[in-house]
Amino acid sequence: MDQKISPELLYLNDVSVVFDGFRALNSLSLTIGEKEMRAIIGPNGAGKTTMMDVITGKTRPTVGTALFDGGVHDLTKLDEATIAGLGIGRKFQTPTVIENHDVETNVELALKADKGPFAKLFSRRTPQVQERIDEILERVRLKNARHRRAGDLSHGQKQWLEIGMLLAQEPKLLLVDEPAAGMTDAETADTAVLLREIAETRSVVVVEHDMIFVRDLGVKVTVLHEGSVLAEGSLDHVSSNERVIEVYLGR
Ligand SMILES: Nc1ncnc2c1ncn2[C@@H]1O[C@H](COP(=O)(O)OP(=O)(O)OP(=O)(O)O)[C@@H](O)[C@H]1O
Repeated sequence: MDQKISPELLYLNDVSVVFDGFRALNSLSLTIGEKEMRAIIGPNGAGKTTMMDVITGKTRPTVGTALFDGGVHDLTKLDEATIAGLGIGRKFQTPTVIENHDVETNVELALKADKGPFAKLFSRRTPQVQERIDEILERVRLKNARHRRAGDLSHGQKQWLEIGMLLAQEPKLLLVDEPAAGMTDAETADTAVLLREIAETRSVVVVEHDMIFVRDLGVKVTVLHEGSVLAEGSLDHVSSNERVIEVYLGR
């Protein structure tokens, strides 16, 4: 398959993941468009992490279809490294920056980790590399912190640095797990703006429990429950759904 057969960037259809008889995902169907940002919410154990694991190749669906880039790539047949190389970046909840390096060196190393055709260009800090580092630091609001040790950044700034390191790989789809967890209110608000800016040029899937943050994102919301989509639409739409209130919001 090398021709686009559908307009969606990500297409999941009837995906189930069964662990020892337990259905972590149960016939999950979901599509994400190009340059779409989607928020995924749902109670603990709803299957959010398992869904991300399927998309990134960490977990194989027991059954179902998972296609990327207009149906060109079958994610169920590829390993994690290949999927990352196709342009799917994942940010886990805990930042994994290199604490003893300064901020710009962290971004530089992420640029060098690129296995693509431009990797050689980044073997030294050429003016082009410096320009790219500057662009990324500007985007993630860390230009003034460029010479600071990453370990000395606030929790929120570390999250932004890690997002910057993912942007170095130019992902088509960015998966972000609970970015607002542990952030101050101001950092949370800034992160919503940052993700909205990022979604102008690529697709973003955000798993989040903080409803104020989800409201700030202002995007379509998918509610997962027991491994399936329970409701989908604007935050106001899903928030008024009785089942959603019962299993999640009304807790
Ligand atoms: N490797 C595994 N083996 C067995 N069960 C698993 C495995 N991974 C996940 N599960 C189970 O699958 C269900 C879905 O888990 P998942 O982590 O995807 O939910 P989640 O929506 O991300 O929850 P949370 O909000 O708590 O992170 C849970 O009941 C979990 O215990």
